[in-house]
Order: sequence, then structure tokens, then C-alpha cells
Amino acid sequence: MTDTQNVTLPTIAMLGAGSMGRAILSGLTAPGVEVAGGIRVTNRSAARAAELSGIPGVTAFATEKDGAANRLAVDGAAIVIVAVKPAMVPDLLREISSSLNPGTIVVSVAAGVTVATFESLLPENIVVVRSMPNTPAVVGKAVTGISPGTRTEPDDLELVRSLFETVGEVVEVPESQLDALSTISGSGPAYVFLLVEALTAAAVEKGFTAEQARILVNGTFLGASELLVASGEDPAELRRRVTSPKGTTERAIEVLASADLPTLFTRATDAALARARELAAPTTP
Ligand SMILES: NC(=O)C1=CN([C@@H]2O[C@H](COP(=O)(O)OP(=O)(O)OC[C@H]3O[C@@H](n4cnc5c(N)ncnc54)[C@H](O)[C@@H]3O)[C@@H](O)[C@H]2O)C=CC1
Ligand SMILES: O=C(O)[C@@H]1CCC=N1
Repeated sequence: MTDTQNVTLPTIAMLGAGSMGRAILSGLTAPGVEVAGGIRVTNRSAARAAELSGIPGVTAFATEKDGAANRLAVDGAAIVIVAVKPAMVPDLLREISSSLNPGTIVVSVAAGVTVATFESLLPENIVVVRSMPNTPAVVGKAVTGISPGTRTEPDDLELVRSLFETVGEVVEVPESQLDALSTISGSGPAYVFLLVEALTAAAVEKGFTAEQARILVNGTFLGASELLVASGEDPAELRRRVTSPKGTTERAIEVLASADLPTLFTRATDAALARARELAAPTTP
């Protein structure tokens, strides 16, 4: 879904087409992306699978309808994306392990679960890559971190990079940094939506209708983000240009600064990091 793309990917199976899986699917089914052999997706719910089967190029299987759904989906796939909840990963890997073709690349999007866990539950001829995308994938504006496993060759990583480039930008980091990356860009859209919610509530409290508040706040976040990216300027400098000396913004910023946002974001991202470490333990719900 990026501006111009012309990419061909080998057969893909996506296990667990929920919020994140479907966001990635929007890139894989975008114009200019060809998945030779098609895309197989699995989901627990038969109703959701029927819905997903309506997407051209997608074959969906429901685990509640067919206990062999995940094994059917991975049979003959060159790339298998694991997009179920972290706690479900070990059982899923045990389920599909003997149905994978040698050389298959298993791409995890699961928060916290380590390459070591994946590699220990899969045959030695299976390649593992960890990733951390985010939901702006739906509009082709994801930022995805990718990290190689111990059996990953440069070509494997390039293939995974081109897969995630169908939904936005890709950053390669060592696995030791992937959980930290998740606390910034993986969870980051939620932090932004929380700020949008709070500013919208302030607008409504000042007498604007919900629709007016939506236009004012969404437009401001979009405009500010585009200005930041298009100008390439330091956000502190862009903020300074809004903040007229002795003006109104200065008063607002004084109030916000008293909340010590840098410390608050350090605490928030530390909490997310601690949770990722908990999720690394395969039995953590
Ligand atoms: N939501 C997000 O912004 C992000 C999520 N992730 C990761 O993506 C994974 C999924 O998260 P969400 O999409 O938010 O959760 P979700 O609950 O929306 O999706 C999980 C999906 O897995 C399906 N499922 C459960 N058991 C299954 C099984 N045995 N076989 C096949 N499908 C099965 C469910 O039907 C559901 O659709 C998690 O591991 C999470 O850490 C990673 C980056 C961002
Ligand atoms: O909240 C979560 O666990 C996932 C990982 C990053 C965003 N959502």
C-alpha cells in the first residue's frame, strides 16, 4: 500500500488473522503485490474465516470448523506468519511443526516470544524471523522492526523485509532490541490515540460538538505529523514556532511540562518492556 510497489512474494500462510494479522493482510492484498500461490489465513471463528475468504487471493480456514486448519494452511507455504497471542504460540508451533516444508520461513509477530523459543519448538531446517509491526499497516504506514534468528540467511531477511514493506517502513534491529522497539512503535499508536482521546474530551468540554472536536483534533494530529515528516525539522523547533513568546500556547505547555512527560513515557515504556519479558515465558497468559 506504499506509493509504488511491484513485489512478488512466495506462498504465505498467516496463522491468527486478528487485528494485527488483518492489518498485514491489507498490504499483502494491495495493488502491485503478487503472492504466488496465494495467501492462506486461519482464524478461530468460522464467521470471520468466511469474511476473509471474500478477499481476492485469500483462502481462509477456521480452527473451530476444522481441527487441521493450521496444518492445512502451512502445507506448501514458503512463509508462515504467526500472529496469534503470545501465550498460544507454543501449542501452535507444536501443532504445525511436522507440516512445514524444509526451508520455510516462520515469521513471528508475537510480542515477547523469543527466537530461542521458536527455534526450540521447530525443526532445525526451519528459519525463524521475529518482527514487530504496528496497526497503521492498515493504511500502508506501519513501522515494522525485524530481527533475524540463528538460522536466518541474508536472503531470508530480505524476503521478510519486502513482505513488511508492503505495509510501510522496515527497521532491522538485533533481537535484543526488539522488545524495546515494541514499547515505542508497536504500542505507540495506542499512546497517540490516548492523546487524541484526551484532547478531544477537552474540546467537547469547551463546547464543541463531537463532530467539530473530531475535525479539530484529528486534523491537528494529521497536520502536525505531516509537517514533522515533510519538513524533517526537530520537533522541539516546530513546537517553538507554535509557542509565541508570552502567548497562549506557552501557558498550555507550562501546564503539560509540569506533568514531566519524558519521565511518564520512560515509565510507560519500561512497564511495556517488563510485560514483554513476562510474555517471553511460554506459559504466561
Ligand atoms: N495489535 C497490535 O497492535 C499488535 C499485535 N502484535 C502481536 O500480534 C499478535 C496478535 O495480536 P492481535 O492481533 O492484537 O490479537 P487478536 O486477538 O486480534 O488476534 C489473534 C487472532 O488469533 C486467532 N487465533 C487464536 N488461536 C488460534 C489458533 N490456534 N489458530 C489460528 N488462529 C487462532 C483468533 O481468532 C484471533 O483472530 C500477538 O502476538 C501480538 O503480540 C504485534 C504488533 C502489534
Ligand atoms: O499490546 C501488545 O501486546 C501488542 C504488542 C505491541 C502492540 N500490541
